[in-house]
Amino acid sequence: MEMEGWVSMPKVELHAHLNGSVRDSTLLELARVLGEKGVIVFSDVEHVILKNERSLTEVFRLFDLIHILTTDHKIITRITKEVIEDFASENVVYLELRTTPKKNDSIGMSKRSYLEAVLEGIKAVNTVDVAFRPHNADVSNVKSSSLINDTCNGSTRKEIYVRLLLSIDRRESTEAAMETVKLALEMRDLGVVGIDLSGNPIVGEWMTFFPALKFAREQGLYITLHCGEVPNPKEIQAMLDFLPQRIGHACCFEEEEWKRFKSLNIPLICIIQNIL
Ligand SMILES: CNc1ncnc2c1ncn2[C@@H]1O[C@H](COP(=O)(O)O)[C@@H](O)[C@H]1O
Repeated sequence: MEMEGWVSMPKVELHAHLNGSVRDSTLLELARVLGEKGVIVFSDVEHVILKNERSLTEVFRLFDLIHILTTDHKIITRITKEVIEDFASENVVYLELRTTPKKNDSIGMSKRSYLEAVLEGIKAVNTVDVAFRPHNADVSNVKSSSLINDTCNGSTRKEIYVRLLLSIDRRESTEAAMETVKLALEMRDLGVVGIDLSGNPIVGEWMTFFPALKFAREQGLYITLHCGEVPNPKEIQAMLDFLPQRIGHACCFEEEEWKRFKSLNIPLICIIQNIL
């Protein structure tokens, strides 16, 4: 099929990390600004942003750089808006956007204010209608009058369904993971549907996150796990035993692990990222 055909085809996107989906042009613009302020050296980071093929180590170094570029609330709002508009322009009709709520005392950012900045970004989308709030949500305590972007509701407008997953980074502690889960529960009526475990797969231990993930599941949140991105039989076993709703990557599964995984009928999302 021609590229045009792929673009026009309606799609669902189930594995988009907010900070992993930022436009290169935005990253370069933000890097230039920080370069001018003397925070970074633009020429040192330009090629890092534009590089095409990356090892897993380079991927996580890039995320550390992106997080420096996208630090404050306003930028989080901007990238959320852009990312949704970009997916909509590629005819994604259902988007599950995941992001790691971040705490940064030096700029007065809490996990909650980070997430509020994301919600602002969703409201700011204007090239497409966003069906964001779950249909059955109790909206009586929703701060804004409507999270559905209804500024231009003509029949020719595209609509994109957006749901949020809050990610736990493998660098986090049990307490920080639990804080994310509690935030997800509080924000349920605003379109948060689940919890993701992600981050550098060679960092952290499954047992650190298990209490928060178990609590999340008990409270009815959906769970998706980055699993088997590196060979780690003990962790893969524990993650499969957990029976998450979805698994991402699974690129280092051994034959026996594949067999078990297939027998459990857990949907697999995003192996392509590792193949490319
Ligand atoms: C390549 N495969 C991957 N494996 C594991 N975690 C990944 C990932 N790609 C992205 N992330 C996770 O998503 C964060 C960026 O988005 P947010 O800041 O949350 O919006 C990364 O820091 C990492 O924790």
